[in-house]
Amino acid sequence: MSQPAIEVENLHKRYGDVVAVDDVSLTVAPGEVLGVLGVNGAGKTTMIELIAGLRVPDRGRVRVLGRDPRRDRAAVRQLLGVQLQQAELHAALTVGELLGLYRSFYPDPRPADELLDLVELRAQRRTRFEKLSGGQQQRLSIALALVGRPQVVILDELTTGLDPRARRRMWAGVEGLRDETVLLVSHAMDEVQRLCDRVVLLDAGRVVALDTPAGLVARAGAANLEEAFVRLTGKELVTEENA
Ligand SMILES: Nc1ncnc2c1ncn2[C@@H]1O[C@H](COP(=O)(O)OP(=O)(O)OP(=O)(O)O)[C@@H](O)[C@H]1O
Repeated sequence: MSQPAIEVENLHKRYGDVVAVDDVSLTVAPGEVLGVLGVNGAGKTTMIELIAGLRVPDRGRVRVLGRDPRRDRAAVRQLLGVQLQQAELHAALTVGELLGLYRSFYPDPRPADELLDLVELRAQRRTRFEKLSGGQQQRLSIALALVGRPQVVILDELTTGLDPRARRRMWAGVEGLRDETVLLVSHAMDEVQRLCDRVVLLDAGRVVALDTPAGLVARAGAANLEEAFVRLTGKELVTEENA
């Protein structure tokens, strides 16, 4: 069997009294797109930050393509692209300057034009980050996650807040990542259904289920993924539509 792209074993993380990630174990195969679903506060962001080496676990083990994201930080940085919900980028730099800066970190970066086309920001090349709309800032953070041709891509709320056209464009972009492994945090069932090979359901930091979208629906005896989510977690998923 080939080496897993991501291995997580018995991962724990607590903030004071709150257990954010509670004994999570999972394996993601190379090329797989794994959806991460859970209500607000379920532990999704904490889990992906632990996988990316941005937080220190209390217990447990993480490997990205066989490497420890904290001990082998430099190596993992070349292999992993991360788009986080709140990207803190240099506000005064333009889109072009930020792309140039990020491209300088990698030996074989994607061409700037290719990235600008993917996220439809060609016209904003000379616009400062602080002047971009929220959706444009988010699209730029996705482009920056892909600059270094990462083998593993983490996308946190890929299309939240984007208009329908931009969402479809992002989906096509993810579908174009054929060899890459993708961890996709989402609240959008249509997105998960379309893009994900398997889905992990998190609730209160624990894995409730991990299966294909069809497998989750069958296991819950549900009509669709949204109903399966509600049945398996006992919670309503808050989406942009019903927030
Ligand atoms: N830095 C922090 N300090 C203290 N508590 C935190 C911190 N970050 C997260 N938490 C708590 O840990 C739990 C898990 O939070 P996390 O952000 O990982 O959930 P999430 O599933 O990503 O939620 P959302 O959908 O709202 O982004 C929550 O109860 C949250 O309040």
